[in-house]
Amino acid sequence: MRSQRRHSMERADKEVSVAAMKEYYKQFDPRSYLRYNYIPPRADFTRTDSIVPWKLSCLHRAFQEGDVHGRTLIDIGSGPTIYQLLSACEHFSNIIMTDFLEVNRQEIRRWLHGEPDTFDWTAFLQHACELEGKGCSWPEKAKRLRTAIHDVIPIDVHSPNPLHPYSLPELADCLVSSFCLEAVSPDRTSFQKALTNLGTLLKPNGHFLMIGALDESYYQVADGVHIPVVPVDQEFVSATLKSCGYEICTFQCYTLPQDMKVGVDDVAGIFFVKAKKK
Ligand SMILES: C[S@@+](CC[C@H](N)C(=O)[O-])C[C@H]1O[C@@H](n2cnc3c(N)ncnc32)[C@H](O)[C@@H]1O
Ligand SMILES: O=[N+]([O-])c1ccc2c(c1)CN[C@@H](CO)C2
Repeated sequence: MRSQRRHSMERADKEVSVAAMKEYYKQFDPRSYLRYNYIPPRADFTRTDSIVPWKLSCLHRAFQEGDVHGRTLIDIGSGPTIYQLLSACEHFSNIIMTDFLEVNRQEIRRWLHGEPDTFDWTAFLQHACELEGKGCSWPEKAKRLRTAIHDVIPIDVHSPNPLHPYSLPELADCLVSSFCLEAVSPDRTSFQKALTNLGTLLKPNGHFLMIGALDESYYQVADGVHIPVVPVDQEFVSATLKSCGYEICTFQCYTLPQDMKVGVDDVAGIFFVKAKKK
């Protein structure tokens, strides 16, 4: 009840439609977004209760189970971040990153090309190496990730053909998506439709690894700029995945400690779900 009331209050002043969401994203600033979410306390590798270490451990475990493998993996709504692929690159040789905004695709390409003045992912790379425990160094991990990422292309999850005009040579064996569907959909119906659209990219028996925000109604995309998020909970995400033809393999939730609420959103928790397309 509380989240619905806040949800209606927070979003009351914003028009919510697919077109409106696309307009809001014109204000997205990659550097600000990284600063809001990917530095301590949210990315503090000395703390076991920090959000990013929790996300990386979920992804590490999902791949360690050994049933997620193949050649092609597509990362949906990559944004300006690469952390979500640190485990995936050990298991997939053809990774395609995607985002709606050229500014984000450009940020990724600059990192791929080792250009100066890009976001420093060293601590994330080091943490992934520690999780894997194979004595890999972070420069080796960075090299492996750069080698596995073969493309950075546009995507619109609200399109029935999300990658148009890019044509996939083969369907993906795995989809990864972090903080995308609930952050780009005006309502729960659009979330479900977008999930259906993404299903056209994935082979039967392929896996979908999704990270998302729980009970969030807005987030900051640039200084002074907040955009609406459709609040979702575990029940809705699970039911929507099942209605779209997935079985749930794992569903884990993280509740934000008070000091992880840094004023850039009203997220209450984070979910990680590993699902398999029937
Ligand atoms: C909250 S960010 C998530 C970024 C990153 N995956 C992460 O884990 O932090 C949401 C991303 O969705 C992208 N986006 C916005 N509209 C989209 C759409 N219609 N289809 C796909 N991605 C979209 C934005 O450009 C942004 O990079
Ligand atoms: O703590 N985090 O690692 C983190 C990273 C990204 C995002 C959030 C939290 C919460 N808001 C979403 C947008 O819906 C984006």
